[in-house]
Amino acid sequence: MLLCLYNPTSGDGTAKKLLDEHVLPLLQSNGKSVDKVISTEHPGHAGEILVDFVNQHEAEIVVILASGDGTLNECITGLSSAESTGRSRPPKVSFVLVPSGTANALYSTLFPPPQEGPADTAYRLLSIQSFLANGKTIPLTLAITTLSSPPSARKRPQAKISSVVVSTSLHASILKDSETLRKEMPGLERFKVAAQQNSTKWYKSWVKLIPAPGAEVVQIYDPSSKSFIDHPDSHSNDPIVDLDGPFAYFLSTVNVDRLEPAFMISPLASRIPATEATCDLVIVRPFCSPTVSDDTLETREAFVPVLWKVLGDAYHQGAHVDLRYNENGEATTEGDGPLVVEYIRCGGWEWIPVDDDEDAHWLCTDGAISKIETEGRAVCSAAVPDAGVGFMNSSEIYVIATAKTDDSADLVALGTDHSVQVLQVAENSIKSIASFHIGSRITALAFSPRTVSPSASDDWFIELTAASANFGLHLLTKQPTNNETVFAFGGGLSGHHGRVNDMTFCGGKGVDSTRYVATVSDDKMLMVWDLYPTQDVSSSRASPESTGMSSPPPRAQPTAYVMAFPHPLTSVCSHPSSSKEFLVSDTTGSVFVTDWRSDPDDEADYDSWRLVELIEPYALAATSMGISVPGGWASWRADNADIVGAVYNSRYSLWNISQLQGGKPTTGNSFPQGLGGHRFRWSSTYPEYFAISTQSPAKGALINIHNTAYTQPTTLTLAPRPHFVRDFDWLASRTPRIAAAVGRTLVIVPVAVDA
Ligand SMILES: Nc1ncnc2c1ncn2[C@@H]1O[C@H](COP(=O)(O)OP(=O)(O)OP(=O)(O)O)[C@@H](O)[C@H]1O
Repeated sequence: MLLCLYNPTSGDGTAKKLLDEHVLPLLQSNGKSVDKVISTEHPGHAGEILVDFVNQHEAEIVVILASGDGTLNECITGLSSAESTGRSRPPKVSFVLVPSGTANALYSTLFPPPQEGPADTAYRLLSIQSFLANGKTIPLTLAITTLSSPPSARKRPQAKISSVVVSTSLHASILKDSETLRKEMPGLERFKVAAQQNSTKWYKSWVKLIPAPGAEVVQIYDPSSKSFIDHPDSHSNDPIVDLDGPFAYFLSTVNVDRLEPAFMISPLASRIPATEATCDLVIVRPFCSPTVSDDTLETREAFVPVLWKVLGDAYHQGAHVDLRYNENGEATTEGDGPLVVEYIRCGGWEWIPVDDDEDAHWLCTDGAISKIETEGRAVCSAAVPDAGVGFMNSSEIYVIATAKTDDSADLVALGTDHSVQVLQVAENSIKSIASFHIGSRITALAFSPRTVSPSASDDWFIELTAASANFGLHLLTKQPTNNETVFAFGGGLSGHHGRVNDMTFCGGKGVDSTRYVATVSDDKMLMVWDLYPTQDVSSSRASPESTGMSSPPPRAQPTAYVMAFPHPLTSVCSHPSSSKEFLVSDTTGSVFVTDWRSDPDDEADYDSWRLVELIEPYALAATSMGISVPGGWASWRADNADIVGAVYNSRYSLWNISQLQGGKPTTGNSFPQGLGGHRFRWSSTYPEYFAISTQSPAKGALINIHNTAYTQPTTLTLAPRPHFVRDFDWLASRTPRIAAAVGRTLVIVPVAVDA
């Protein structure tokens, strides 16, 4: 499908003329029939037009877009925030740009303009020519910026999508002021006037730089070697770089090396192309100058020539990246003094403006200006949408859990070194809706079926349990008008004495499914906790006044039924059809179906409640010879409690309990390359599908998707070596998707299924 979309107000208003006189005739003479030609009629209209068009068509869509970068941004933002219309995957959308705006940053990066003479009509048709010649399309990296309010404001963070630039400091101030000059100066000179007006401003903020998933550390450009090197403050065990202000310039680009045909502010984007989704950051901090040690009007005025030299050199093929200070604090290309420009390549960054510096609160995303609230922050990360949606956390993600009910199908929880984050996953974006500080590494997580997502109700409710490395258990809750509450239980003598490897709420559909939580541990115990030993569950939502991170409502400590097993336990699973049984696996190849209610008083006699024991023969043989086997993870098929799946080593096993035939499973090899399997998860919405991950980094971060009808899995490769999948689960949404933890990144990937 071919859609021709133009903005009659872009640049000098020539988009329609160019289309009518050149583009449409050229397409026609090459046998390309355009399905629709349409003009934007108001700001924001481009996104609406495109989303309508996408919703009406199944086939791949090519958009001939005659506009500037702002209209492209509206298209991408529209697509990113559009509601799914129930299709498993929306059609692919590609853009053929016809540069008709003021700056045309993306077009002039893809097709660098002639240095001599004006850019003529032939130049403006290069992208159309490439389309007609079946030239290659380039996947766009998106910069996703979330603007968060202070926690006390109780507001949801706002997300902005950009395909060119995200900035603060001088560039954001210039864009803000140049908008008011647009009428009297429609051309580029309005940016120069706005720059003069803002030349002595410095911006106070704290900044964090986060590495890209595929690069362990943050990179910085080294003019001596003309290459990127590891940032001296970024180490593989502690890669996040903290930068203090004040900042004079702070600008981050994706996809482009310039913001106007000649203004090459991030030239390394094309000179040293990145191999994955990254931001190129151009930073100028006056305190890096050997002659600046305090912030006064005088030092600010004295610094203006340095700033102009940087911006001026950006117009000379991006020469500013090699500037160094001499001993007089002048920016030169000589000597080996401190760098004037810090040119960073990273996966994302965080900007936390100092409260009393109002100017530091302006943020520009592809020309649109937003204000970061007082005590708020902006977090930007780079992502390629076709590779799934990514959410970059500030620390390693160790475990994840997905919510399983229809009302919570878009929620994912992440467990890190010290906290639990709850995220809401939309089609093309992810936002954080709750954050619980635990203070110890999270080892297991489970959502309560009472959880209701903000997408399902304004009266939403988050409830989940977490286990931490100090063997503590925590009940976590959050409501729209309350702060997060953390209620600790299971500590001391009554709790586990080994790492808690997995947890689940009880199965079934009744009130018990929100009352009991099972935990399994290296200490060989299955414990089933009654969260409300003295209370009626239905009336137990915390009251609005009684909350606070450290002051949970008074409540009785949960009590536990304890069941001892012969070996350390690795996983525990419940089933929607029963609140009486749990599926438990151990490290040696045994998988048990237990009836935990049969004889809770007789803790020592595990035979009385062990209903079925399934044996994985290869694992049992190996472990009886003292060889430890990776994996040991079992899962219950969602639509049939007779079907149990497990992974031990590289093999998966499937048992049908109704036809046990001596207990032998059907087995298959998920990783013939000898990689050890780790997690086994059935999909809850596509019951014949299951997925297995490996923790071996030998072939990168892999998940195999199996269908019970076929023997060959489909492999999803989420990241190259040395990354690996720490944990994953299926989202319970109708669109089949997997949420996986890879390093610091939560990756959401669509899974192709035969519907
Ligand atoms: N019919 C319209 N009337 C008024 N404004 C419009 C109309 N259609 C779109 N717009 C607005 O025009 C803005 C500017 O468009 P665009 O970015 O394409 O041109 P530009 O600003 O001249 O170019 P560049 O972004 O490359 O500098 C868009 O952000 C959009 O909101």
